[in-house]
Amino acid sequence: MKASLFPLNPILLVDDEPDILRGYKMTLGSAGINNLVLCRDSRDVIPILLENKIEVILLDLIMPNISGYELLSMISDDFPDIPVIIITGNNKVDMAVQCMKTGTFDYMLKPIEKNRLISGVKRAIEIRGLQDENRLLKEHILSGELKNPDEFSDIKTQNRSMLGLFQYAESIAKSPQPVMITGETGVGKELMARAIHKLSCRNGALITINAAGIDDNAFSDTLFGHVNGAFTGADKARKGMVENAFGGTLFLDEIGDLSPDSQVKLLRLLQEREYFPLGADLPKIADVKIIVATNRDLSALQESGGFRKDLYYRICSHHLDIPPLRERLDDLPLLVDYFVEKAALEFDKKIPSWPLELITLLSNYHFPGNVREIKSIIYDAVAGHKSKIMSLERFEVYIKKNSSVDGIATEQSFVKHDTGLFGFKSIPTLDQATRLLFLESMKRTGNNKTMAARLLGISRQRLGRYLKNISK
Ligand SMILES: Nc1ncnc2c1ncn2[C@@H]1O[C@H](COP(=O)(O)OP(=O)(O)OP(=O)(O)O)[C@@H](O)[C@H]1O
Repeated sequence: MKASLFPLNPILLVDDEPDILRGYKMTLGSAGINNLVLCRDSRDVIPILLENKIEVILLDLIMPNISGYELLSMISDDFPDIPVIIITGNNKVDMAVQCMKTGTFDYMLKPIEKNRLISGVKRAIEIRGLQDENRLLKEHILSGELKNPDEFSDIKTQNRSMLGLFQYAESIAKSPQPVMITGETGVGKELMARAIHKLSCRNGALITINAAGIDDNAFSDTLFGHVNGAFTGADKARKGMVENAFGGTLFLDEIGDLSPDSQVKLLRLLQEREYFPLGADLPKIADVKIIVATNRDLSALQESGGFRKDLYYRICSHHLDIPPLRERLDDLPLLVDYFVEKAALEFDKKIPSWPLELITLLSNYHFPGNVREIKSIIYDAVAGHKSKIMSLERFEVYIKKNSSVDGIATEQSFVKHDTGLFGFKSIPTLDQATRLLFLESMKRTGNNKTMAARLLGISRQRLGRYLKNISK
């Protein structure tokens, strides 16, 4: 399997001694950091920087021709975004202080311990990634445009918050940091994960694992695989999903349900970027982008001890919270059109039209199952309909049934509007409340008496009589 390059832009290693350069290459390569440009002649450094986008520079201080110190000030003037790690045999404190003043990211003394080199470079890559994202975010917010709208074509929306999330997704898609997607069930978290995977331009596959109901053994085996003979019955080696997603993306759904032991394993994978298949003596490199999703409140869960704090902070740096459908009702017409057409095609029927009142009716429902729910209601209605125009009846029956328990409306079955009904300090009288209910239903239906009566569950005649009375 061919390893993809990490990081996306190369790290420039500058030292006049070829053996030292080879040593850095091997050490960094063992940690999966394999996108490297080696430079022995300090005079080549500036031309390389002018021609390539360099992620991080490892710079020897004492070199013939141009010294590392001279280069350092040129780099900080002309390429201030590139973190520079100075590596030197010179342990004079004043030199270290001078370098730090010129903006050096880190200062390491030769001989460098392997883990110190790896962790310093990883930290520099992380910081560089965050700087780039910040810049991209600013550019995006200023331009207000999507660069790759096609990658979001499966997510039908015209809602401003959703379009804002698309922009955010574009700016963080190539980041090496994990991405967390939250939102109620059925809001489109998996669709968003797919879009981010496409935007990340990684060559490998997108592999999805649902963490709900998986115990720790199954989690380890699914993720990391095992070697032949790792446990009784393991008569064949099995590749884990991390390996199957090599060079691509691992999407861990329902992350809030992970057992405490599995949380530790995931944290280690994220920190070390390597893992041990069950029964293996040698680690494997994990070249995967990680996206996690949950419909649970992870922030509350970590406060109550149900989710590790360190893991939470590791995964929450890029966070997309997808709003529920009831908070983006402006998407209803688009979604209705989309699913009616899709369902008609699948059922091999003519695409029916739908009455405008349908949107009013749906706007007053709370959609606990979000887009998945509207999709299934519409599929059901299209499957059952016979005339040219879809009837409202099926929708009404469904909404009535699902807005109440034993016929009594539940509190969350009301779509909350800003000017909320019942948002009074003191309780109104029954007469006042009835009057407000009638007026509110007229307001929400754009003065459509038939629809208002439907919402109130009474006949049109009764509504007409009442409105006449209150206008007297
Ligand atoms: N904006 C949208 N446009 C079109 N289809 C959508 C949209 N959002 C969701 N869907 C559809 O709704 C269904 C649920 O979407 P998805 O699986 O992405 O939701 P989810 O948030 O991951 O749900 P869960 O938390 O239950 O796993 C899918 O069939 C998906 O195609």
